[in-house]
Amino acid sequence: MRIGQGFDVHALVPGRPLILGGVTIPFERGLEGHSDADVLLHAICDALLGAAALGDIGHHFPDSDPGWKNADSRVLLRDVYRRVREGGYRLGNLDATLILQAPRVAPYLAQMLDHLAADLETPRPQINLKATTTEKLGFTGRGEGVAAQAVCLLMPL
Ligand SMILES: Nc1ccn([C@@H]2O[C@H](COP(=O)(O)O)[C@@H](O)[C@H]2O)c(=O)n1
Ligand SMILES: C[C@@]1(CO)OP(=O)(O)OP(=O)(O)OC[C@H]1O
Repeated sequence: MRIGQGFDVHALVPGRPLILGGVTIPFERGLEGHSDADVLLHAICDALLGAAALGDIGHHFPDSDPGWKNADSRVLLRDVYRRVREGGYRLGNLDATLILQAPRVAPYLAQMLDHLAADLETPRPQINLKATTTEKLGFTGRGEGVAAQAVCLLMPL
């Protein structure tokens, strides 16, 4: 059994869609990044890569590569999980937290879970998603950006 953790942050800017866990959420700003900037999926990618000792997301999908411009992070997540399985592991369980003041994301968590269960070929009860504000404190509390953290366990195939 192997443990991994991931953490990511993206800035909230006008003129971009807000995509979290592969769900487009109505909001006046979205996340800045080279890809679709899905901060939740990026933290999960890093947790999986960390557990498998496969480096990090920037190593596998460099932001200098125009091929990843506006990329759907679900494509990256599926590719990461393929590498994990090729390394001899499957996902045991995953827990992740979205950290943002607004918008309210609770109504979208179930759809995000559906995406994760499909992309990670893992039963939904093995995956948990949470959201928290930071009580208006710090960069997330001021609405300057969104953070996400994730932890997972990998099991040998
Ligand atoms: N952007 C957010 C942040 C939190 N939630 C949900 O609200 C509940 C309480 O969060 P606090 O940080 O204020 O304690 C919790 O159940 C979160 O799922 C949310 O929907 N959107
Ligand atoms: C995903 C990649 C690649 O498009 O770009 P970003 O969307 O900027 O995201 P980041 O969290 O900085 O992760 C690594 C990048 O290489």
